[in-house]
Amino acid sequence: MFCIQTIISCGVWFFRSCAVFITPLAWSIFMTNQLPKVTSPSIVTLEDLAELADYSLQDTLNCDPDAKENGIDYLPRQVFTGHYVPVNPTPIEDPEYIAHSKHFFRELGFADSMATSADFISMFSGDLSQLPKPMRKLGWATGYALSIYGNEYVQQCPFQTGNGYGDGRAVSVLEAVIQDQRWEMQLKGGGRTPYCRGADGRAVLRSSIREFLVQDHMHSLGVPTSRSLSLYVSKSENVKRPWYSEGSRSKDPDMLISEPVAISTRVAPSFIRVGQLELFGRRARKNEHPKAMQELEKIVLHAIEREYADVIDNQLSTAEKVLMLACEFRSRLTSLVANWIRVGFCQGNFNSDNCSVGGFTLDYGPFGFCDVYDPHFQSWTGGGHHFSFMNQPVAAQQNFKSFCNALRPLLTSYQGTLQHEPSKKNSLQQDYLQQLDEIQDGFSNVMQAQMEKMWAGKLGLSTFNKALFSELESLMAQTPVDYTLFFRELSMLPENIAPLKKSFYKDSEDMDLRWSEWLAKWKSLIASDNVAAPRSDDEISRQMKLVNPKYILREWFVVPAYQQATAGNYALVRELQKIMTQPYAEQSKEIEDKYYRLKPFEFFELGGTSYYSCSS
Ligand SMILES: Nc1ncnc2c1ncn2[C@@H]1O[C@H](COP(=O)(O)OP(=O)(O)OP(=O)(O)O)[C@@H](O)[C@H]1O
Ligand SMILES: [Mg+2]
Repeated sequence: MFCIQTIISCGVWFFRSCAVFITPLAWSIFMTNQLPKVTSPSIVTLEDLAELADYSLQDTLNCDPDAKENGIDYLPRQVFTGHYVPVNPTPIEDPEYIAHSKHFFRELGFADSMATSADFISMFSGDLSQLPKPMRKLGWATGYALSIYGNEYVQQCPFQTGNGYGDGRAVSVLEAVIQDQRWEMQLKGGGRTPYCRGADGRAVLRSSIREFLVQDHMHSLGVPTSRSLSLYVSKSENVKRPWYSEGSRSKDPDMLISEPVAISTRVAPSFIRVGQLELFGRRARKNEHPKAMQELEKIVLHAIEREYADVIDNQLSTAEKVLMLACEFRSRLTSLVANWIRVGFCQGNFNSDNCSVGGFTLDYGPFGFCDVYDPHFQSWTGGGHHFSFMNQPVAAQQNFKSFCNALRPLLTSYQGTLQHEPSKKNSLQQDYLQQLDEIQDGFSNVMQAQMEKMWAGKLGLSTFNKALFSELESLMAQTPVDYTLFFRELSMLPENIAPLKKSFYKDSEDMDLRWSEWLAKWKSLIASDNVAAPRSDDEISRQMKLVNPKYILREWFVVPAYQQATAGNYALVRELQKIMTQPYAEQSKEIEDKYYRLKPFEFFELGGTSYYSCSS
């Protein structure tokens, strides 16, 4: 991920544009630490997978008419129409296996052995030339627009039009229907595309390990996310990236380092972003070309089919579908953000192009989990206050505004069945637009309700108590506490504040007094809850531990893992993957001593660990 300083200092001109609460059943899966039981995998070879290939995106959406048929389309150019551009990914040289998601392989019915088989490695390190039929030997990239905190931008596009912005290094390579679920598989770091803006189209090992680990982790935390499939590194291809010298306290990287390139593959029902709908929404609004409205409608209907088919009736009119989509997305997005805050996650660059329409977390570059509770926590120095930890609900609201703006032309141009009765048509249009406005205006109330439900859950209470929470928030910030440790210790229902102090970064008698008072109030609320619906202490504690994870992917755990991996040792990556895919489990004493800890003093204010201005 690049910021403006980096662009200037390094001459690299592209830059970062940068569910609901989980059911008890799902929680019990995380808690019991069991992989879903699949007797024997049904997909053992790439040929097995090939049989499930089903490229409906390419078949139903519009292809860029200027695209090169062979997909060798690596120079930045404007893409004026069409939903996707066929692109032949550029394989990384000498790929080596690092990891695959065992959980996800199980879910898909893939044999673990596939991840190390030669043809699977080739495909997911970017070489599509030998794919068995009916797989296609071309991947595809998509264009998207960018809004930052609700403001439309085209400046990030090299042509200053917005037509040259999109997947600059993400290339989808397969759509398949696997066990009744449709998945799109996308390489990240798969080489240049017409949207690369002159950059190399690569992802380095460091950022690929971060993204690979955190996707698996977020899923195990019960937070909707794109999923990790596989991770391969090149044994011979390196690229240069700005980074921090050892021990650097500088905000910006102070050197260029050479890093191995890698390809991680992520999987989701679709990779449609709010920014993508916006690209077509803006074109339709400005009537940029004759097919602009039709292309907007197609992409929106496609998003519904991919992400909301189970809740939006296909028989409805487009306008009705659009309104339902807005409602459903609002509910997923608010739930997602409440879940982020529940686990201490900050998406430091929550632009519209990093906001998936499916309502799951997407683009793990400038992310971080907070150690110390700080409402302004933000590890990406380019992200600013607006994308900081506790401001994420407002950032989400801004993305929701961009989302509604993208849909609006479909309601304004509503044709329906009333073409011959213009007066009725006009009033229907007004009605639809008003309904969309109401859905948009209702965002903050829905968000607030999700947040209150989430805080009540973290505190083991049936309802949110404003006074208790306000005092807690100021205590957590003033002490300050370690966010994860604090809630996990509280989940043990401590008699007094002594166990909670394990989470304190500083000790002070004044604060102790306030904490003791707070704990007493909290206990009395737990007790009054118990009058209405009696629960044993064990039960309360068990429920709280299902909401408050014990293990979180802190940046200072990840740094040594990618450093060792760069030297060819993947043991720590695999260890972290194992631990962080059971975040609610107690795990062994040895793991607890190593990973259930306050952030050591020496890592504070350390460039590349506590913050980074580049995360690509
Ligand atoms: N090395 C690169 N080469 C080409 N394009 C890049 C590169 N790095 C980032 N980009 C593009 O710059 C834009 C902003 O980057 P950003 O960091 O948000 O995305 P990303 O991490 O690459 O991708 P995603 O959002 O797909 O996870 C994106 O369109 C991305 O594709
Ligand atoms: Mg991005």
